[in-house]
Amino acid sequence: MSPAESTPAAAGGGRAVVVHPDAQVLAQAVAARLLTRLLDVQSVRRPAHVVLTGGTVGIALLAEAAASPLRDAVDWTGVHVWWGDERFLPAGDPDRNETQARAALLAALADVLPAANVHPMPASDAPGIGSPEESAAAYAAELAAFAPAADGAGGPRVPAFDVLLLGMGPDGHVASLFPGHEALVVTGVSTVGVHGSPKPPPLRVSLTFDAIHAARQVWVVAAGAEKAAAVAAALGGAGVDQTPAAAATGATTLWLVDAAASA
Ligand SMILES: O=C(O)[C@H](O)[C@@H](O)[C@H](O)[C@H](O)COP(=O)(O)O
Repeated sequence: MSPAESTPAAAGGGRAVVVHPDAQVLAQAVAARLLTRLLDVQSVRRPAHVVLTGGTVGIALLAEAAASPLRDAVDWTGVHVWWGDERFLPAGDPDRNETQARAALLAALADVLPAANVHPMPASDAPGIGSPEESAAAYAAELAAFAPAADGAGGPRVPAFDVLLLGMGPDGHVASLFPGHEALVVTGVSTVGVHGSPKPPPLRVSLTFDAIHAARQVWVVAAGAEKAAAVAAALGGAGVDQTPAAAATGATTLWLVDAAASA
């Protein structure tokens, strides 16, 4: 696949793949795409809802967004920030996705992004939280509070996410939904507590696939040769149990990868 080659399906729903030359350009391009998406959404509705991911590229793209001149064009008072998954650790732990996202971008937006618009998954030392399940339940309630009025369609109540970012592990996991794990098949709720994650730490909280599927746009971001097999499997129609990223879809799904991951 040549750089920047894409399939056109995403314009009207479906899936598209965009290839960038390397991990740094990928992070810069996704940051620009994210900020542009927020500007586009803000021209037609508010608030905008964005879901962040942890991981190397997920945090690198936030740092690129912080450094972008487009950053100040976004009306951050009209943006809500959520997470797709979290490591179940105390508040402020450097391994929490929240901590890393704050350092990379959110701290730089402190004067313009209202604190009430930032929705981290409850930490392991939060009042009343003693387990990943309790954190997941509290987060589901927070998501429901920002969901559109019930339309009778069923499914978990979550905001209409304008962009839901997902990194992907070499094993094909997205969020904290790992191959062969029982969390993969949890339906009818928006969040799940995860035990025994093969990627440390073992305790995590994750959105479910039902919540991911409710997004207007899902962007799967992956860089590096160690991701190539999982990218190929996911795009080639592998089963969700083997390659969870195969089921990472929204109304529109974009795969944003570097050349090494697309090889
Ligand atoms: O909490 C986490 O670990 C993540 O949210 C996870 O799903 C991550 O996005 C992938 O593992 C990719 O991470 P890398 O880009 O570091 O490989």
